[in-house]
Order: sequence, then C-alpha cells, then structure tokens
Amino acid sequence: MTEARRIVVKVGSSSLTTASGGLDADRVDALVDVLAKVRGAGDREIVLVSSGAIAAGLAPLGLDRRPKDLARQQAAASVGQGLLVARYTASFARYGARVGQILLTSDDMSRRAHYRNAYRTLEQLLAMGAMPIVNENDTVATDEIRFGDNDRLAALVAHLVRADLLVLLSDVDGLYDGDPSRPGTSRIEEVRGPEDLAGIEIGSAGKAGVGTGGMVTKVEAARIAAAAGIPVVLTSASRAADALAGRDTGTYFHRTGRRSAGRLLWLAHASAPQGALTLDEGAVRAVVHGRKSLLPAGIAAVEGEFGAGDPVELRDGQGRAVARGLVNFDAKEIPQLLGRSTKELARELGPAYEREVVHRDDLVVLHPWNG
Ligand SMILES: Nc1ncnc2c1ncn2[C@@H]1O[C@H](COP(=O)(O)OP(=O)(O)O)[C@@H](O)[C@H]1O
Ligand SMILES: N[C@@H](CCC(=O)OP(=O)(O)O)C(=O)O
Repeated sequence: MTEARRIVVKVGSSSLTTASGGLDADRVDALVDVLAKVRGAGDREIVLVSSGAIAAGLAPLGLDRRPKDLARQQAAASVGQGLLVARYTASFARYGARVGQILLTSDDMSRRAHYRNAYRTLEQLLAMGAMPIVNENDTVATDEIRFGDNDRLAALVAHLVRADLLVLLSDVDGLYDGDPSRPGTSRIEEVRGPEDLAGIEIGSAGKAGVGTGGMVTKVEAARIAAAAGIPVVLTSASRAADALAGRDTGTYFHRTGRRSAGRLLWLAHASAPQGALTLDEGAVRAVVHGRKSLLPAGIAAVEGEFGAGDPVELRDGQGRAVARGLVNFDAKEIPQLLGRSTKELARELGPAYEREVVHRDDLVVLHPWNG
C-alpha cells in the first residue's frame, strides 16, 4: 500500500455529515488533514471521489431527510455540491492547495471523447498540483443511467486514472461477516476472491440514512477494481490515515485480474442495458470468438426502447447475455434492418445504413465468454 503512487480515495455521505444532517465541517477538515499530509509528504497523487452533495443540500432547502424522488434529490445535489466544494476549497486552502471539481455521469465513462477528456483533465489537475474532487453529475443523471452511489463511480475513476490503489471510506471500518450493528459479527481482513465472500450477509445503507448503496455497492466496486488489477482498502474515514500509511486496517481486497482496456469496464460492470439484441449463431461466433462488429444480418430480434449510443445487451439464441455494446441505431430503426446485409440496406435506405449495429470498439464480451 505504501508503494501506491496514485490513489483514488472515495468518501461516503455518511462520513461527511452530522448526526442531524448537513455537512460536518470538522469531518471534512479531518479528512483534508489526512489527504493534504499524504500529498505533501512526497510523490503520491490523490484523486478524491466525494459524495455528500445531496446531504449538504437538504437543510438549506428545508428538507429534513433525503427525498425519495429524483427531482428533489437533484435539486438538493445542485445546492449541496456548491457548498461541498466550497468547504473543500477552504479546507485545502489551509495547506495552500487548490481543488478542481469534476462531475461525471455514467455516459461520460462510456463515450470515447468524454472518457478521454475526463482523463486529460484529471491528469492535468494532478500535473498542476491541484486536488481533483469527483462526484456524480447528479443534476443530469436520469434514473436509468444513474450510479446513485459513488462506490462504482470510484472504481471506474480508479481505472480511468490508472490508480495503484482504491480506498473506500465509510462509517464502518471494513466489511463484516454480517450486519456490524449486531453483536458477534467480525471484520473480514482480506478478500482474495469471490470464495471469501460466500455466506457473508452484505446489507444495504446504515442508520445514518444519508448513504445510499450500503455494503452491497462497496463490495461491487471492490470487485470491479480488483478485477481490473487495482487493490482496494475498505475502512472508515476515521482510519484514513492508517490506511494511507499502509497500516493494517479495514478490509483489503487483493487484485483478482490484470489491468484491462479503457472505458469498456463501464459497459461490462456498471451499465444498465436499455434493451437487448438477440443474435443468430453466426453472429454470436463473430462477436464472441472473432471479436467482430455486430452487423444487422446477424440480429434475430430486438427488445426495449433505446436510443443510438445507449448500452444494450447482446444475447444468444438461449437468451444468455454474451456481450454488451453501445448501439448505433434507435430501437425503432432496427426491425427493418433485421437479417439484412449492409450493402442491401445502403442501397435501399441510404449510405447511413451501411454502418455496424454495434462497432467492435464499443463492445465488451462478458465473462465467462471472454476467457
Ligand atoms: N456486512 C457488512 N459489513 C459492513 N457494513 C455493512 C454490512 N452490511 C451492511 N452494512 C452497512 O453499510 C453501511 C455503509 O454504507 P453507506 O451508509 O451507504 O455508506 P457511505 O455513505 O459511506 O457510502 C454501514 O454503516 C453498515 O451499517
Ligand atoms: N452523488 C451523490 C452520492 C449519493 C450517495 O449518498 O453516495 P454514498 O454516500 O457514497 O453512498 C451525492 O453527492 O449526494
């Protein structure tokens, strides 16, 4: 852990708010103290993924708890994000450090140009010595594409910036083998693979009522990062200094895979497919084994309401998901393309119809078909 040069630290809402709700300036300062010292001590870079926008916006809007509807959550995030970053700006200024705000949606993690730009901005901020602070762009994220929690976003950011370590900070000092508020449960120190999670009761958000995903999304984020070659420490915000100093704390998830290709990680693990295309046998072979683009001739059926650019699932004849991809057509355009060659379509409907339905650069074959 002490060898990690680039670290993504994610802090949850529950670690930044007071018991009665609202942003807790002391807890923000305590976290900033730890991060600023790590940065100041040498050649380690940190990207902070911080939740807390919705929680910070509740009291100023006269809300006493996190609203259920998306519109009011977005309004709260809109008010709270400004307050959150203002707080971080003041807090890092105590160390002479600047902060830069980066708001991302799941869309940004999949579209090539957005992904590249986010990467470039993050690199530039780090090169200029500013502290990047990332959050989900709550005000534009719809229910369908929303991360909702920031745990998976943090895993994807860790992959995006090629981090050596992901630190997930919560209000609990690790993964427990059952609900930690129950007596008799104990902390799991290491997770080497899925077998170490068998039989563990992984629950949802804690009592504070401001967090969202609970342990489920943290374990999922750890799984995504570990599979992409990035080890993960899950611990409490109050143990952040220990975790960053490499002292034994929390739960350590060993990496399970090697670093993999860019933005497609999002497609494989965190996207919500907006529809499905059923492939004939030849197309399954071409896409899964040949790593080819999906052409209209190989599609047998289409389901769902999606627009061009949305993630869709590709299924075989038995209905099993074999891949995910970003589709180049709206759902309603596809029925007329089914089973037909691109040449024929171009002749009949125009040159715009000569394109692949899913380009191979926008396609990820799912495990266990990608072995
Ligand atoms: N097996 C478990 N181990 C640890 N915590 C768990 C477990 N199951 C459920 N939890 C709950 O998950 C909560 C953390 O999730 P959450 O409130 O979403 O935090 P954050 O705001 O930090 O993202 C803990 O407070 C705990 O009550
Ligand atoms: N983007 C949202 C994150 C929502 C949330 O509560 O996330 P988390 O506390 O990480 O489970 C916010 O800033 O409020």
